[in-house]
Amino acid sequence: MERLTPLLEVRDLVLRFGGVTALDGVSFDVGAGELYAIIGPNGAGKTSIFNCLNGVYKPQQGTITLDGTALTGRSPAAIASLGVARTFQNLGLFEHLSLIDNLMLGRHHLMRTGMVSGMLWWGRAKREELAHREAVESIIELLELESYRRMPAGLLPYGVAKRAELGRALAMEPTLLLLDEPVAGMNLEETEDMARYLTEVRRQLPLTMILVEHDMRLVMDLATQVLALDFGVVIASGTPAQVQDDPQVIEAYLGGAA
Ligand SMILES: Nc1ncnc2c1ncn2[C@@H]1O[C@H](COP(=O)(O)OP(=O)(O)OP(=O)(O)O)[C@@H](O)[C@H]1O
Repeated sequence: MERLTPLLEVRDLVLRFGGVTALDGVSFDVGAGELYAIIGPNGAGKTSIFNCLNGVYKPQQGTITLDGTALTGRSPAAIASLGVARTFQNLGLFEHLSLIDNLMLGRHHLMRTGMVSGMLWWGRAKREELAHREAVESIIELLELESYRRMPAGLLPYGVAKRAELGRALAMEPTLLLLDEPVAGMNLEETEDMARYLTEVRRQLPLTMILVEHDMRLVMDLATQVLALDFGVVIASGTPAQVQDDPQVIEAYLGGAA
């Protein structure tokens, strides 16, 4: 299959914490529209990549470019406004706010009318608010969250909360969505549901996703490309089938268990 022009280019990332080298010269490309999975044993550097992509960690070396714009050196807020959103393994929802308000907050950076101009131009503010509500409602529909709309996020069943977390990130209308273990802690049925929603999101929305996930079945089912890391180094990359059969990947996973 022909590879698309890369949306994201990561080159020679090096990230150190004191004596620990979390990333040691990591490079990869992600094409527009891909669902790109990053796998590897515990401590391999997967979360560190996410934290470099969204500006939380500053790599000592290397570059990250999104659609021709350098992300390295920018703040997390600046990177978010360039269209990079992420979900959190441990959920980034405000527990006391309703599901719909959590999704509205996800759109905050897209809202143009400030409070003062909102008072002066209440017609415009109202129209803007309506447009945001409509956008949020379409995400609620896409993820089949209608019956939980008014429920405080803290009361949502776990599988639904993970879906709401996905919704919160989608509400930002990202170009690039970073999914941090979207099925961690889920049972088989919840995992299959999430796989279905992720497939539907990809079908309906023009976004590119990077997935960090330990559930190999999900990775093999959904990913278009896979990057395997071990000790901060890329040990394999390619289609799910290629990476699954790679001797170094098998060794990295079985080595620790032996
Ligand atoms: N803030 C930090 N301070 C010190 N060391 C860190 C920090 N973040 C990550 N590390 C170290 O960097 C290495 C890579 O960690 P990272 O969390 O990126 O791995 P991971 O592949 O996401 O692991 P897991 O699957 O367990 O989440 C590990 O040795 C970890 O201890």
